[in-house]
Amino acid sequence: MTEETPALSFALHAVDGAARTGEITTPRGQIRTPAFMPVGTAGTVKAMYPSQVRDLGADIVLGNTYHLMLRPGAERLARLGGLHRLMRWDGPILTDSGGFQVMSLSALRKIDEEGVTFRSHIDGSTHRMSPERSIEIQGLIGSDIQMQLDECVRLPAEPAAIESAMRLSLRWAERCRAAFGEQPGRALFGIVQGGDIPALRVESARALVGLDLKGYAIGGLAVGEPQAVMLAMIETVEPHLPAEKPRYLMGVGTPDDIVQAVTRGIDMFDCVMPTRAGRHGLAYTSHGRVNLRNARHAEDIRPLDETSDCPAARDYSRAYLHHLVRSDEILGMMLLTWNNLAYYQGLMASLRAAIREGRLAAFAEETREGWAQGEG
Ligand SMILES: CNc1nc2cc3c(=O)[nH]c(N)nc3c(CCc3ccccc3)c2[nH]1
Repeated sequence: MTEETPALSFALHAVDGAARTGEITTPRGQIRTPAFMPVGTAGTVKAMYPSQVRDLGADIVLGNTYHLMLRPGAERLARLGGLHRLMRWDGPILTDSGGFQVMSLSALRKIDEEGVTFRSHIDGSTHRMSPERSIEIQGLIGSDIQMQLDECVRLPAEPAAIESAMRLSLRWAERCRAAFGEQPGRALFGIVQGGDIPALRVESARALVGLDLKGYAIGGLAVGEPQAVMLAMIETVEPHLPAEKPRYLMGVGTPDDIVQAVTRGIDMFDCVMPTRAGRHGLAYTSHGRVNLRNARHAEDIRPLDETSDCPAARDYSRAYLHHLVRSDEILGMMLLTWNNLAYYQGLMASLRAAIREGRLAAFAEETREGWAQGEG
């Protein structure tokens, strides 16, 4: 990055209640918000070509520090020119810091003031990840938006555990900011913790805003809590986040979660649901989810959505998709992943338009009625 590299910036274009639509400008391109970011855990959005991901409207994809540091390795990735070049994705990439994945994927892990110690779920080798090392790895990957190392507590949890994890995460945020330094074309985001305890959520948000970071994630959610708790925590935190910086709700979510969270002021989302569900034979449609394994589709010659401009939704019958899923054919996973990501990106585009035109409430209402119809 040379000094004339444009800094990363966020511009709001319109608001509708607490909802916003705008654009994050990065040296690698724009991110239209509200944005859904497909998860590309090990350097690939599973079952998709990068060109397809781009064509269906995704401006940014996610990489996983935990997976990439274990395989192919952070230093090797750098020697190969970084993740963008390796996976042929020239748009922005956001990477998680790895703490969440350590806690959910690796065995024998320990958290202390210094960082996390864990064993690889791949070969059992032992690794240490400090805030400084996480930032170093995200830099070696070439990540455009980097997340602080944090401790995410699954809910329900003891208040004492929620409090200590929130305070540890704040100390780690300061260490990540020091390690990140000044990288004009890149951003470091803080992650608000505090579980389902409003006072701790507010304290975490205010402390992170004091660090003057480029954006703020709301973490510690989509970890098993009811949707009502998730929405209550967004409502608790949102007033304490600066309007002029992006808000990222980590790990969220279903289409309904996303509509509800956009309405409450969230700009960025990630979720494995559309890709993972696609690999398991589930299709997202405007009339809800459709399980293509179900025998009722065996002779249904209708496509998933004849109005879609995505070939996977428009050009293949449910009968064929049912056959592919029942036969465990690779094309079944490819087509349903493609359909699902197209559906999610279409939802985001519709949300952005509804906010621009000041009709988000009406859009949310008619969209939820469509899902309720079922028989997608
Ligand atoms: C599914 N629910 C879910 N809740 C999460 C909470 C946190 C959290 O509190 N802290 C961090 N650091 N990450 C979280 C993630 C992972 C999101 C992700 C996955 C892949 C690539 C990039 C980013 C979460 N995912």
